[in-house]
Amino acid sequence: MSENNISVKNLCKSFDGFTLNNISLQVPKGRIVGFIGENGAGKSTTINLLLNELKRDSGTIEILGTDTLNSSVKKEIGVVFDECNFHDFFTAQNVAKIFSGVYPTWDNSLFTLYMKKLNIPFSKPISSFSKGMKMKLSIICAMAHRPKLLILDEATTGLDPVVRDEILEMFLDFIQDEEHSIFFSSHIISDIEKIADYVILIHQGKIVFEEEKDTLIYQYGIIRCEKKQFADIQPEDYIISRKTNVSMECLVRDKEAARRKYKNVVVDSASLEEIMLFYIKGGSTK
Ligand SMILES: Nc1ncnc2c1ncn2[C@@H]1O[C@H](COP(=O)(O)OP(=O)(O)OP(=O)(O)O)[C@@H](O)[C@H]1O
Repeated sequence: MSENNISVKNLCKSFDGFTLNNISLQVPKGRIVGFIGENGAGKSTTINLLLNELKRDSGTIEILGTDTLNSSVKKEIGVVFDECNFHDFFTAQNVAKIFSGVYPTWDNSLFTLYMKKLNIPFSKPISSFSKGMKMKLSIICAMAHRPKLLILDEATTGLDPVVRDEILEMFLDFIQDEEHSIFFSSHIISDIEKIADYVILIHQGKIVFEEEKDTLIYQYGIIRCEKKQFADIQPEDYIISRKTNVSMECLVRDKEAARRKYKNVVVDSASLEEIMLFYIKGGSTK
């Protein structure tokens, strides 16, 4: 049995002016993988390819142990995009009724529990919902059919920090059995920092890194030094360097090693956002 709920190898897709270039990634069972990158980096394209909403040019995709995403496998996946596609004249109760007919695993008591937890009305038309309420309803519906895998494209966009926190807890509960997984694209880096086990950064259609979040947060660091001190920093000790107005900064993979070796410079911890900006805004990679 595969240890991964998603396994992608050498995935390629070209549009006029954009190429998704040889993407390989894994989403292990029992883990949350955060997918980050700038606007237009290729996150939604990757997700649409995973879900067979787009036809790939080449590469392989295995989801839930199969490379054939037929309708019964699709029913084991909960999907949320950044917009809600329910008809405005439906109520949440109508939506639940439709879903219960489509998904054999639909759990109405779980639906009711989440609806109450996130404070969503059962019998008001969806046209009267705010954007945040519509997103909450989409997430509840994706989870209430008890999928094995959740694929979320910007699903927490538009939600306030309190609600996001509640939803992130629901996501953490979801993977507790070590069989379920979440693949989760977001521009809200703090959400990824809170719940992801692994982080994948995509930039201009290519994967830049796939790394354990704890390694990024606890081991990566930033050397800050004067331009003349930078001459003493050996290129093999940093990943990327960049100039600021007054100084130099170098992203390092092992901040403790950098502190031991370079005693006269400052070596700070690096946030996920800072690491992402280093890679995307660049500088010199030597
Ligand atoms: N169906 C399509 N036809 C042509 N080009 C497309 C199509 N879908 C996406 N693209 C292009 O592919 C590139 C990547 O888009 P994609 O939506 O995957 O980015 P993203 O990382 O999800 O961005 P965002 O964070 O803004 O949602 C963009 O340049 C976009 O214009």
